[in-house]
Amino acid sequence: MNRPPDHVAETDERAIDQTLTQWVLRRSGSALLAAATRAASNAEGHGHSCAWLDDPQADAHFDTDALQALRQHAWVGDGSHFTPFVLDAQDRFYLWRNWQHESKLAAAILQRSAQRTLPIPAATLAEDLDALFAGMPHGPTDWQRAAAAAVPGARFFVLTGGPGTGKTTTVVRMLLMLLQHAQACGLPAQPSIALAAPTGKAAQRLVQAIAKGKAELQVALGEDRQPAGNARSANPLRPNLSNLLQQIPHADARTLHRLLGYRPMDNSFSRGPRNPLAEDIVVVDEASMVDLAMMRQLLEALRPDAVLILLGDPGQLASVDAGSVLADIVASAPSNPLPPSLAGLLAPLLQHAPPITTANAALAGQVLTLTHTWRAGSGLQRGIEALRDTPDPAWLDTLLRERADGDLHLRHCPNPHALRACVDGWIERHADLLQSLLTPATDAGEALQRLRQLQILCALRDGPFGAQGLNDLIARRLAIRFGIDGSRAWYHGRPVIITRNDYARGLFNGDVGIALEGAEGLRVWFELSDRDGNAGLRSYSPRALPAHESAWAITIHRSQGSEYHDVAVLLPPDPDNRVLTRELVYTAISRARTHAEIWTTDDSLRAALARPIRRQGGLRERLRSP
Ligand SMILES: Nc1ncnc2c1ncn2[C@@H]1O[C@H](COP(=O)(O)OP(=O)(O)OP(=O)(O)O)[C@@H](O)[C@H]1O
Repeated sequence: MNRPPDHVAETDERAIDQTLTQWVLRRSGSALLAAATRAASNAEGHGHSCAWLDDPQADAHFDTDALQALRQHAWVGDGSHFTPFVLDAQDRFYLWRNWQHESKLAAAILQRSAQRTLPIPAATLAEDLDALFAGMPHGPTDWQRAAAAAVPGARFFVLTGGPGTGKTTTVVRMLLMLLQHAQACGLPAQPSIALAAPTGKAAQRLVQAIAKGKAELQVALGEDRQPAGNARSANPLRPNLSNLLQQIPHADARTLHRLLGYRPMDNSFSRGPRNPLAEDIVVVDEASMVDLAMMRQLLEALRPDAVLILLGDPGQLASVDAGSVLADIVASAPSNPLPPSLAGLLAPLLQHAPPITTANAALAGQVLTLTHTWRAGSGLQRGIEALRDTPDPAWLDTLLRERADGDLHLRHCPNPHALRACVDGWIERHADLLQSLLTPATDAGEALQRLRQLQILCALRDGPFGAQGLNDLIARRLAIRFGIDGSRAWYHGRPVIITRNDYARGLFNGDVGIALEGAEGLRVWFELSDRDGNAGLRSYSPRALPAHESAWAITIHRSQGSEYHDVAVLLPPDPDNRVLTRELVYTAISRARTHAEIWTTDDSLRAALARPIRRQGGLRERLRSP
């Protein structure tokens, strides 16, 4: 029987899904192919790179006969040559472009991973690590040391871990290792380094973190240069490492779009295989936000001898567009066990002998996860760690009963009435800070800094429980509490977030500014980096802004790559809302440094934490079985 399935879900369908389906039906005359097209296009809209047609739980389930008929259609191929659609051996059905992105990306990663060598002898590594981790305890730093020692000789390296596990601290040391042993690693004597991130905000945070990491290491290396009567402890490498540290850039991190020379006019990139990036080492932070197409572009824009280091937290939300690249890469490699040769090299350098994998895993030893958290005293840490994987049911029961775990708090929010009470409570708890923002004569730099202390994050964009509805509610409640004129769109202290890139004005999606009354009337102030990475303040007339929204509350998706002291997270009260996932809650809570609260119902929280994101695609298998 090769009838098309008659229960393809019609919900959440985009106009493009319908147009493409109709077009395929008209041109091919095959209702079966049209149904598969609809499934693949709809799947892409939900972030999947393909539709798994054989999935009994999928909206569109194709039986064996239907799959057989589909496989024989002239428009469907196995990926070895161009066909509009690809049906692979596991019954994953791809639009050609997504097939290309996935298979080319997998091939590029595997090719880079296969080039790995171990060029530095153990004794030299031991000396290096002594200098780079001087004064730091063994044990908790084992995986940081392992990463620094394992990166020389790799062309592709992924360092992951939750917030505060020391990814930036470690990457500075990894870069120093590459600089120190550049030629042995097949790099030029003075390799050039590019820092990049998927969004401007994340790029800004990366440069700040690298600058801080460099300064801390500089002090540590400098201390031993004058060992104050204890010359025996001096490590002769330190002056050299200290000099090399200057070669690590800390002022200029670019967005991936800028790094790759994005051309908005024709939605293409100037950097690619024919015009590769000049840099020898490329570091990309917040890699969980990078989608399949962009990651392929990046891999193909690297010279074969360049080194790519990806940093990120695969527990966070996947990219907005199709793919869950970082999570797939991490899932394709055994979690921290090393291949025997690397394990043997590193064992004498670590307190605990590293676990060994004998599986023929292509990426083993090139994907490392940091597990020790360094944010001492953070009352949020237990909650963040609990939420990163499927939480222990006992932990969740206790949280729901006690309504708090350290600095993570729950507030019951089943309806708009309760939401208003949550907002009023939030305003009271932060009244001093809000008052200072809403009072004229605030310094722009200071106001922007204060604004970053607080952020409300919403799972939804629209409706009373979405960011837009909440912004309106907050403006009304602030008007009552602080006497501002809530009927006007613009008022002193209104925070706004840009929602569309404006290359001409230098304002980008996600930039947050604040409206302040001054001598020139009301202007909206932003902290922006120039092309050299120098941060400065710039103001715009409200009329000159590209598309924007109020930013008391923003969506969790928009908050990725940012960090705030205090975060309140609003989840919809309906547990069946499909937006609720564990990654969403984890991403929101891990934006907070000191305090977080969740406004929702117990059922919604339980539902979210029981629902991990599962994106359909074949990347992790392709990486596992080259
Ligand atoms: N080995 C270490 N010894 C002492 N402190 C450390 C060590 N590693 C990291 N830290 C400290 O822990 C804090 C977090 O480190 P870092 O910023 O490198 O983590 P991260 O994983 O990049 O965090 P995030 O993802 O939240 O940006 C910093 O203050 C850093 O100085």
